[in-house]
Amino acid sequence: MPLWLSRQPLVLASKSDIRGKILAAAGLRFEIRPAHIDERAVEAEAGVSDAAAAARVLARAKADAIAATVPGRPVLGADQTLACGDMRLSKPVDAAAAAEQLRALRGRTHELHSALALVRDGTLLFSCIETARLTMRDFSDRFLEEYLDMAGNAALTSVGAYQLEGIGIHLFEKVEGDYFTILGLPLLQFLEYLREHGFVDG
Ligand SMILES: Nc1nc2c(ncn2[C@@H]2O[C@H](COP(=O)(O)OP(=O)(O)OP(=O)(O)O)[C@@H](O)[C@H]2O)c(=O)[nH]1
Repeated sequence: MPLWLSRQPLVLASKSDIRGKILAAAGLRFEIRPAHIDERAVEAEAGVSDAAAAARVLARAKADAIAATVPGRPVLGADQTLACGDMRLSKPVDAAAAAEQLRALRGRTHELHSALALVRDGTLLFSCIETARLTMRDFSDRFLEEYLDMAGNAALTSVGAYQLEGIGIHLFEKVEGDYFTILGLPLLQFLEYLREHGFVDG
């Protein structure tokens, strides 16, 4: 089982439950220190326009914020954005917003952009961004109401108001892209970096 071989475990700068579960399931030891940044302010300062660039900038900003507090430690930041045509969506604030978002996405294809940044002492060690394309069924209002009743608050923790690995799968007719990218952490690319740099057994 590949283990995090360095003296000190990785720091994950994320409050995302699923990101922690993904790293733990892969046998990586890590410590969680969520980054509390003003995402809109970071985007404005960086002057990013598209969703993919925003994910990359935000992942780096989260990693930088925590790396500054743990000298010498590698810190992983992550961010995921959702785009559908000209529309950019974020995590819904309540059930009504989740319903509105899903009505806007049904019958259409949207993109999830998942970015990672690994930073130590202000130096970017690794970054990647991966995109997945998901096509939602044109489900009925009745189905949507039942889905949100079953999903409950979990729908508010994801940028698309769904967990693909859960009942969210019922929303889709087609999914193109890497499973871990959809969940918010492009694991295969990260593991390749860890192997190439001796952090885990190759
Ligand atoms: N479980 C699950 N989570 C998903 C899925 N799609 C998106 N997400 C989550 O949606 C969230 C996207 O918001 P982000 O701003 O990237 O991350 P966050 O949850 O706010 O956490 P931070 O990294 O602390 O910013 C992440 O937690 C993703 O893991 C999915 O299909 N399943």
